[in-house]
Amino acid sequence: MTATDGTRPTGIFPAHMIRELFASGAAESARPLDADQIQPASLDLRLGDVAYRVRASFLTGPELTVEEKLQDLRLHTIPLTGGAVLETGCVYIVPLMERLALPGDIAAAANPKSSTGRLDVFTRVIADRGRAFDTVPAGYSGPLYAEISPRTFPVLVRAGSRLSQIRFRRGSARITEGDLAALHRAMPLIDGAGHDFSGGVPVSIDLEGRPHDGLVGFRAKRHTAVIDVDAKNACDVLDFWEPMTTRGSRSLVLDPNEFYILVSREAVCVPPETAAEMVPFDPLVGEFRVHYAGFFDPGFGYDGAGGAGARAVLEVRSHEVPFIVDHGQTVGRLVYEHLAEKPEALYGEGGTSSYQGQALKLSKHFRALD
Ligand SMILES: Nc1ccn([C@H]2C[C@H](O)[C@@H](COP(=O)(O)OP(=O)(O)OP(=O)(O)O)O2)c(=O)n1
Repeated sequence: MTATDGTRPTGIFPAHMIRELFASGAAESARPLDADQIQPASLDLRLGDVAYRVRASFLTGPELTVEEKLQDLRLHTIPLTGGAVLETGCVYIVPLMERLALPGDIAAAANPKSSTGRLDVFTRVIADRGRAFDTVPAGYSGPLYAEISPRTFPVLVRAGSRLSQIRFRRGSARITEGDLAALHRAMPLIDGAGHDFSGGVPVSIDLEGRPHDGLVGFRAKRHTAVIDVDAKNACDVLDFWEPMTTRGSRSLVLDPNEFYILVSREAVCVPPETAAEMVPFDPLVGEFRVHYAGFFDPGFGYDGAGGAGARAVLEVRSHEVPFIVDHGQTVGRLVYEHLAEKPEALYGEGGTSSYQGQALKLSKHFRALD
């Protein structure tokens, strides 16, 4: 939280600073915010009134706006006010309700919400004149769009559905390797000993399974019914997923292009004045990777917020070839950043979170299996 100019602290914005962005006009929305839209250190973004089916994914590059690109690429316009199904294998662009007019020292980064990643709905945020997905440069002024491509299940969405989230950051917020080790000594960030914290906190796969039934994860079924992204506890697990056990082998063969939900071997913790993001372990290991990873809220897995023992959910895919993963194989790293100010609330406080203290857990759309 060192201030760059003596007054404005660097770091990720907690909820009250995100509210200040709206109060000052640095963020605005076409509709009043939903009561729970501002999370402990991120803002959920809402789909607007239409979706455009496009031929292919794109970035605008430095010269063009998304609207200008859409003139060429738009195939069909789909109203979302009454709800619409987004089909697998298609790419859609949806203008979001929120837009930004950021000061020159505040940048933003987006990610799919955990629930979106767990459904294998590939979602990225794009901004005008953008050179990278999910990246909003400091000082950006303009609209935001979601690019959405359901990979496994068709999904029912509507205006106001929340598939993406965005974090705001002033300056550099990354906690360095040395500081991470010190933080870990004060409050363990992960189970176990002897971790190498270069590049973040390593997270590995659990293939031992649950003690009572050996369940290690789920493989997505194909050609399923539609999932309503706004309906919690509405779907039956077995209609959409095949439960998997390793029957004592502690390894698993990932079939190419299938989608798996697995869980971390370690419990993880995000201390109250930090936020984390899981990134693929090594982008050069192209055969398999955690596919969405995502943001971890302040307080996730923290005992003081009811999270002790929380595991990370791993959305895993193998590309090109079948690939064997072993129990304890590292698949991701948690990169920690400090918050700009002390947060008012932590993930899981108030009891409305879907994943605090979780073990192996599908998205909130599915009824518990046992
Ligand atoms: N690969 C991931 C990504 C995230 N999380 C955890 C850490 C997050 O703090 C928590 C909630 O993430 P989101 O806010 O993205 O999830 P949702 O908004 O979908 O859920 P909620 O309804 O709880 O806000 O899920 C996880 O276990 N595994």
